[in-house]
Amino acid sequence: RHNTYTFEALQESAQYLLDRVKMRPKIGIICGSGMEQNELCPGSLADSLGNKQCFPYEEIPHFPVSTVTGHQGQMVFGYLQGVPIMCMQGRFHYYEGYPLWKCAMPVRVMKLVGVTHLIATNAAGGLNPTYKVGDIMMVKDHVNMMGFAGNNPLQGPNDDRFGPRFPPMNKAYNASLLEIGQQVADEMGISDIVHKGVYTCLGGPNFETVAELKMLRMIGVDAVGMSTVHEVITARHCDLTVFAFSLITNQCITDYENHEEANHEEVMDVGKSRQSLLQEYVLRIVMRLRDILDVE
Ligand SMILES: Nc1nc2ncn(CCNC(CO)CO)c2c(=O)[nH]1
Repeated sequence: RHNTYTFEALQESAQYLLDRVKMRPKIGIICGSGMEQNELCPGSLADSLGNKQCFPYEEIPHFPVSTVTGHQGQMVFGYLQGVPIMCMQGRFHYYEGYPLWKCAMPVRVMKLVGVTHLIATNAAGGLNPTYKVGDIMMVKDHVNMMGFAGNNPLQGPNDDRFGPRFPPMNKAYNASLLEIGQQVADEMGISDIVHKGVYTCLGGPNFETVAELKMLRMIGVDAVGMSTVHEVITARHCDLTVFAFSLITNQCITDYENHEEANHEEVMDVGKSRQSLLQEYVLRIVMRLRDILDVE
């Protein structure tokens, strides 16, 4: 079944929030594993927001509910260094059984709330051999692997009020924001662990086989995850400016001799260990954006 969330339905979701939130966010943030509240990560980016207002997803009309351990499901409104933000604490994944358009619907709600810029974060496996666990990869482009088979959040009737029937994706990741991401890495003295690369999203829930990872490497993928691509496609469709980065939480196993296995626990542990660095990184990027957005 394709998207059944009409523009009007999503307006109801947005209106529910607009009626209850005093401020109007300009930046939307999607917190991936390790960036949001959970039993392993006591603090979280969303927690550091000033005078917060939290809305559990089940309270918001038409919102799905997150079912992954460690992905708390709530929308948090607040201020980061004076910049009005709305932050998805926990996201929806295809492997939970939600179609891609449902996973990505919060992006459309952000658009209807008035957001103009999206920062999407995720945890990913490092395919590029120069990446180490704990590194950050700014996404410069993606391979929409699931889209190759036509599994796309935009399939089905197009509503022009969101965007065009055939949206371009060649400039999905904003060049100026990538430049800001690099400058922030330099000023934080972490440019040795910050990279720019190509991300791809697989459906999951299983991690990849060696053969699959070898193939992905051959086509130029640097990091692999189970999110973000469909959210970015949806964001670009409705003309949000996008910046995305991955926290590399394990090195993908691309030879048959290596018997290590990827696991969710290590993903969460690495996320926890990099929590404060990632928060600092996002905070500084948001501060740079504040000047561009001339936020009052
Ligand atoms: N090799 C590999 N390493 C990874 N580390 C995080 N993720 C993103 C998927 N995260 C899932 C499971 O941790 C939870 O959403 C992946 C992945 O998809 N593949």
